[in-house]
Amino acid sequence: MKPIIRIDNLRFAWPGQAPMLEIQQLQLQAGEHLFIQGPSGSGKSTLLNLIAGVLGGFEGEISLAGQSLASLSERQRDRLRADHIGILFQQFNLLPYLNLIDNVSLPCTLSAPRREAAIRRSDSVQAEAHRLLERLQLPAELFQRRTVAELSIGQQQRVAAARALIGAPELIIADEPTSALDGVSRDRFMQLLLEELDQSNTTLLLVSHDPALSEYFSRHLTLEGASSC
Ligand SMILES: Nc1ncnc2c1ncn2[C@@H]1O[C@H](COP(=O)(O)OP(=O)(O)OP(=O)(O)O)[C@@H](O)[C@H]1O
Repeated sequence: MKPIIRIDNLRFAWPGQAPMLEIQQLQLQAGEHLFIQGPSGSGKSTLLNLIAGVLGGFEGEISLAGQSLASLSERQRDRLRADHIGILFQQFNLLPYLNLIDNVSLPCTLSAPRREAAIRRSDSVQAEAHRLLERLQLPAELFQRRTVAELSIGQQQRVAAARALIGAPELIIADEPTSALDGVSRDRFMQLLLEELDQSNTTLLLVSHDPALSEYFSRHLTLEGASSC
């Protein structure tokens, strides 16, 4: 089976600096979940940005869904990201003036495969956005009436998770997705996220400083500046 992510002899340095990220080999199959930890500045966000195809200029090989990132144009990398990756970052990047359903539906306006997957699952993109928001335990009365700017941080974070999940991308990349939550909310969120990922056999890469999250993961990668795996 083709891995969702394959990394070989990856080496990355910021211009004029010593290499700060080195990974000899890393492969993740469909449905595998990897927890990435390491001290501040060890390169966790840099690694996510390299895998997402947002950052280039690396040595070695990174393949996503069987396609080598280095062989693609910027436009092709944007397309690959839109079709295959759900992104869940600390800052959420929600559009404050849109309601919850429209925010969650956004990836389906950028990607035909994700739109089709959402429709296969729930008959329409809006219905799938509705299902995911309910699954993540947001009260239905919020969906159409509120803009996301009117939600609590914990609620915004769950909207961002539903947006990452819609259209069943093969890979979710999450950078400190639970940093705004207390322990109970964090555990509940992780359980719901993993249940939803398991249903679509989605691969998860999650970066966090919170060691309590590591128990949810079968695979772990610790970065220490110049790292190997
Ligand atoms: N645009 C940039 N130009 C030059 N150096 C950068 C740039 N972005 C990040 N760095 C450096 O790369 C290193 C790794 O940064 P990165 O954000 O990947 O670390 P991190 O492990 O995610 O840290 P944190 O846990 O604090 O978020 C740091 O030394 C940082 O200063």
